[in-house]
Amino acid sequence: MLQKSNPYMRQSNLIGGEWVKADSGATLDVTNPANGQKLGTVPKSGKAETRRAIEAADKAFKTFKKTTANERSKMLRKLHDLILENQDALAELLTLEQGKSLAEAKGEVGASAAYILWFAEEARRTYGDVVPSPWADRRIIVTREPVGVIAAITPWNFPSSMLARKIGPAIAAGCTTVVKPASQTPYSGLAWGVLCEEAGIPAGVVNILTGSAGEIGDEICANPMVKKITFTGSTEVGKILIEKSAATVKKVSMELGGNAPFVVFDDADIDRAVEGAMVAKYRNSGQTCVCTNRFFVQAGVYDAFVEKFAAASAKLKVGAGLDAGVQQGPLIDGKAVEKVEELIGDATAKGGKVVTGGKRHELGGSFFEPTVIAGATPDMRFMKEEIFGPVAPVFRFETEEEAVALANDTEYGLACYFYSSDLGRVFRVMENLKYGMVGVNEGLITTPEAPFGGVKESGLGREGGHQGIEDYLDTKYVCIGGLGL
Ligand SMILES: NC(=O)C1=CN([C@@H]2O[C@H](COP(=O)(O)OP(=O)(O)OC[C@H]3O[C@@H](n4cnc5c(N)ncnc54)[C@H](OP(=O)(O)O)[C@@H]3O)[C@@H](O)[C@H]2O)C=CC1
Ligand SMILES: O=C(O)[C@H](O)CS(=O)(=O)O
Repeated sequence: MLQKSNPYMRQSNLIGGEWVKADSGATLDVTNPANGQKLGTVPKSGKAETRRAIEAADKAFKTFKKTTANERSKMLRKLHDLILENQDALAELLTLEQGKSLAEAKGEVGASAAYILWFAEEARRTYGDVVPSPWADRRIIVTREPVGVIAAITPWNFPSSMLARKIGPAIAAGCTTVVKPASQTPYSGLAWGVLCEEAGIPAGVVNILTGSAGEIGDEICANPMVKKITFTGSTEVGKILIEKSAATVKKVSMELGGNAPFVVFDDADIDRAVEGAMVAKYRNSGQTCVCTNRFFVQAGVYDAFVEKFAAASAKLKVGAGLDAGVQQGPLIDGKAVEKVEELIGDATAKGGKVVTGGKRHELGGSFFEPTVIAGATPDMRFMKEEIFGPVAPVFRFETEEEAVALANDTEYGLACYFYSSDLGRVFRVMENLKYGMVGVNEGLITTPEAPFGGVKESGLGREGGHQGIEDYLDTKYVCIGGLGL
C-alpha cells in the first residue's frame, strides 16, 4: 500500500467541500503498474453521486461567478505555489499509480504548475469590446461571462497536467467544475482537491469523483446544469461524449487520439533529429497522444538514422519509476503490452525488421523493451493505429511530396514533427501538413504559452495559449438605447 504519509493521497470523492465515500460503499482498487501491488482504493460512484456533485458545482457557481478576476488570479497563484512546494509528494503519487519515471512525474507536476500560473495571468485578460455604434443614440458593448458548470474527464497517461489544463481556465474564467479522473490513476486527480482546499478555493468550485465511467459520463452528458464538457482521451470515447451531450447542446472541448509522423529529410541535422526522435517517441514510455507513431526518413539518410536511433533506444534504462536513473517505466497494464505485441507481430509478418527490442522486458509484468522496426510499410497496422507504447516504426521515402502525402494519410491531426535545414522546404512542408501542432527541428513542443490541440479526429478546441480560456467564456452583446444622446 502507498505510504499513508503522503499528504496528498485521498481515497474519497470531494463533493461540495466534503470528502465522501460512494453511496453503496463500493470501491475500485488502484494498483501500481510496476509491480501489480494494490496501492489503495477509491469510491465506485455512479449517477446519484455525480448528480450531487453537479448540484454542488451549480450552487457554488452562483457566488463564484461574482468573484473578481483579480481574486481568482490570486487563488490560482496560490495554487501554483502549493503545487511547486509539494512537487515531490505529488510526483511520488503520480509515479506509483501511473508508472512513469520520477523525473518525468516531477516534470508533469511542474507542467501542471506552469499551466496554473499561465491561467492566473489569463484570468485578468478576458477582455470584451466597446464597438463604434451605427446608431447615434445607442451604444454597443460586448462582454465575456463564465459559461457555468464544467465537467472535466481526464486520461491515465498525464493524470495531473491534463487536469491543470482544465481546472486552470475554468477557475480563471469563474466557472465551477465536476472532475472524473481515470480509474487507473485517480490519486493525482483527487490530490487536486486537497491543493484547491489549501489554496482557499471555495467549497463546491472543484468537485472530484471516481467510479463507473459510463454512469458518471451519462449523467454529465444528460444533466442540463453542465454547460461544457472538456475531455482528454481516446477519439472513440470523445465521439460518445459529443453525441450524448448534443441533447443539451453543451460546449465541448476534445483532446483526442493522435498518429504523429516524424519526417527526416536528407538535409536534416541527423544527430539533432535522433535527439528529437528519442523524446518524441519514448516520453512516458510512448504513452502520450503526441508521441511519434510513424517515422518517415528520406532514402539518403535512412540507414544512418536507423543505426543511430536504434543505438540510442537500446541504451534507455527500463525499470520501476521510483528507481534511480530509470527512463522507461512499465506500460499502464497488460492490455497495453498485448496491443504493442500485436502491432510488432503484424509488422514482422509483413516484412518489418526488428533492429532493437521487440519483446517484453526481462523485468516481466508490463515492462517492454524500447523497439525500433526498420522496413516499415504503409500496409502495416501502425500506419493507421495509435501504438501508445515504446515502438518506433521507420518508413523510407524518396521525395518531399511522398513524405507529406504519407504523413497526412490518417484521420488524426494532432502533432507532427519534421527535420530540415532548407528554409523553403520548412515553409512548404509546414503549410502542407494537416495537423494542429507542428514541431520543426524539435521533438517536444508542449508549453502553456501555446495552443495545444488537433484537427480532424484528434479533437476540438485548444488548451493553453490565449485560446485556452475562450471555451470557458460566453460572449454577450449588449445594445444600450434610450440614453437621450
Ligand atoms: N489529445 C490528447 O491530449 C490526449 C489523448 N489521449 C488519448 O487517450 C487514449 C488513452 O487514454 P485512455 O485513458 O485509455 O482513454 P479513454 O478514452 O479510454 O479514457 C479517458 C477517460 O475517459 C473515461 N471514459 C471512458 N469511457 C467513458 C464514457 N463512456 N463516458 C465518460 N467517460 C468515459 C475514462 O474513465 P475510466 O478510466 O474510468 O475508464 C477516462 O477517465 C489514447 O487514444 C490517447 O491518444 C490521451 C491523452 C491526451
Ligand atoms: O496526454 C498527453 O499525451 C499530453 O497531452 C501530452 S503533453 O501535453 O504532455 O505533451
